[in-house]
Parts: sequence; structure tokens; C-alpha cells
Amino acid sequence: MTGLNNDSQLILALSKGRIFDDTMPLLEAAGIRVLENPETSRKLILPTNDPAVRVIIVRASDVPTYVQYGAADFGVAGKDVLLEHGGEGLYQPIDLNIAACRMSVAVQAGFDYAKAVHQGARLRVATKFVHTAREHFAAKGVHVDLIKLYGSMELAPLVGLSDAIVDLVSTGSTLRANNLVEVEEIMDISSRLVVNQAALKLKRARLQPIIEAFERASQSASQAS
Ligand SMILES: Nc1ncnc2c1ncn2[C@@H]1O[C@H](COP(=O)(O)OP(=O)(O)OP(=O)(O)O)[C@@H](O)[C@H]1O
Ligand SMILES: O=P(O)(O)OC[C@H]1O[C@H](OP(=O)(O)OP(=O)(O)O)[C@H](O)[C@@H]1O
Repeated sequence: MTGLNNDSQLILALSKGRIFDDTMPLLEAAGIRVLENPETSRKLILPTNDPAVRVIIVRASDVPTYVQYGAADFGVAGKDVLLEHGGEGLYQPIDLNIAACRMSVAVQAGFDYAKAVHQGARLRVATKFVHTAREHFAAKGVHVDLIKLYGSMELAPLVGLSDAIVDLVSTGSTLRANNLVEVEEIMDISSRLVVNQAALKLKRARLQPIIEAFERASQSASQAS
């Protein structure tokens, strides 16, 4: 392919913030150190101590797309993001057990969710995760009008945009701060290593040791916690 990536290079796609931070110890276990901090640098292509390995910084929801098309050889993405993307062209060898949270349905305190669902009226649900939300409510036989948002889902029920939201919850403090309550857990979420299927074949000799180091490091981290 044309561009930055070629047979002698490895490109890893990461998003800034928790995924970048939680991936650093795994990279270090593979002997790779990123030489610039994406929080302070404006660069989107970051060098590492290995001249053949570079990290690109992309939006969390864009990681699978870069890897699918081979612009990055591998990346780290949340299960939430992978379910929305669909996983086409991606090999997903390991659950890294990082960025752990859950995807849940939440409503404003006082809203009778059980009654709304039982009555069979259409529920207005605001979410970034329309694919997963659609499947969840279809499996329950609940009719929903899905409203796609790109962030700050917690606001939607407070201003009458929706009856419910489907969002990620970790400590629950964002829900509490906005007078919302979790009424249903849809699934546990954590981040996965994703690898371009063609790169796995063509660059296996370079990728395999890194995948194995990630696997060992993520297993020992989850045993220690
Ligand atoms: N509160 C949380 N605790 C733990 N993990 C989380 C939490 N929120 C999100 N995650 C996980 O971390 C991943 C990255 O989240 P992050 O907040 O960095 O990106 P985002 O802002 O959701 O994505 P985008 O920039 O594409 O809109 C999510 O896809 C999810 O798997
Ligand atoms: O249960 P909590 O511990 O409060 O975490 C939940 C929040 O975390 C995520 O947002 P994030 O912190 O990533 O902010 P964002 O809006 O920038 O994505 C998620 O969208 C929730 O808003």
C-alpha cells in the first residue's frame, strides 16, 4: 500500500487518554517505548525507541477503521467501539482487560423504566452505540426510537431529548452527578488488541512476539488486580 506503512514498518493505532495510558505498560513489556507524549505533543505520528515501530493517534472510534484498511497494522479498541464497527477485516486475538467498564441503560431518577417497557410504548433512547442498543432492545422485544449522539449522552434525558440512554458506566459518578440511575446492564466492556488480517500474515514475524508480550503482560496485570 502507499503512504507511511510498508513491509518493514509496524504501525500501532491508539487513542489518547485511557487507552494510550493503559497500553504503555503492555508496549514496554514488548520492549517498545513511545518517545513523545500525545497529551503535550501535537504530533499524530509518534516515534518509538524501535525505528521500525510507530504509533498513530486517532479517535477511539476510528481505531478499527485504520486497522481494517491496513493504514495501521494493529491497534487497541474497546469492545463497544468494535461492536459498532462490526469487526470486518480485523483479527481480535486478545482481550487486554484494560479500560474496563460496562454498557448500561440509564434513566432519570423517578422515571419508571419497568412500567414504560411493560406498557409497550416506544422508548426514546439516546446513544452513541446505536448498533448494540438496537440489538439489546430487539432481543427484549422493546420498541425503541434510537437517537444517535456523539457524546454527553447523560444530558439527553435531562432536557427531554430521550427517555433513556445507553452509555458506558464505570464508577457511576457521571450518572449520579446528573441525577440518572442505571436500570439495566447490557454487557461488560474492555479493550481488545485488533490486528489487520493481511498484516498478520505478511508481518507475522514482527507482530507475533509483540502480541505474545501483550498477552503475557495483560494476563499478569489482571492476576495482580
Ligand atoms: N469511564 C470509563 N472507564 C473505563 N473505560 C472506559 C470508560 N469510558 C470509556 N471507556 C473505554 O475506553 C474507550 C476509549 O474511551 P475514550 O473516552 O478515550 O474515547 P471516547 O471519547 O469515548 O471516543 P471518541 O473520541 O471516539 O468519541 C471506550 O471505547 C471504552 O471502551
Ligand atoms: O461511571 P463513570 O466512572 O463516571 O464513567 C462513565 C463516563 O466515562 C465515559 O466518559 P469519559 O470519561 O470517557 O468522558 P468523555 O465524555 O470524554 O468520553 C462515559 O461516556 C461516561 O460518561
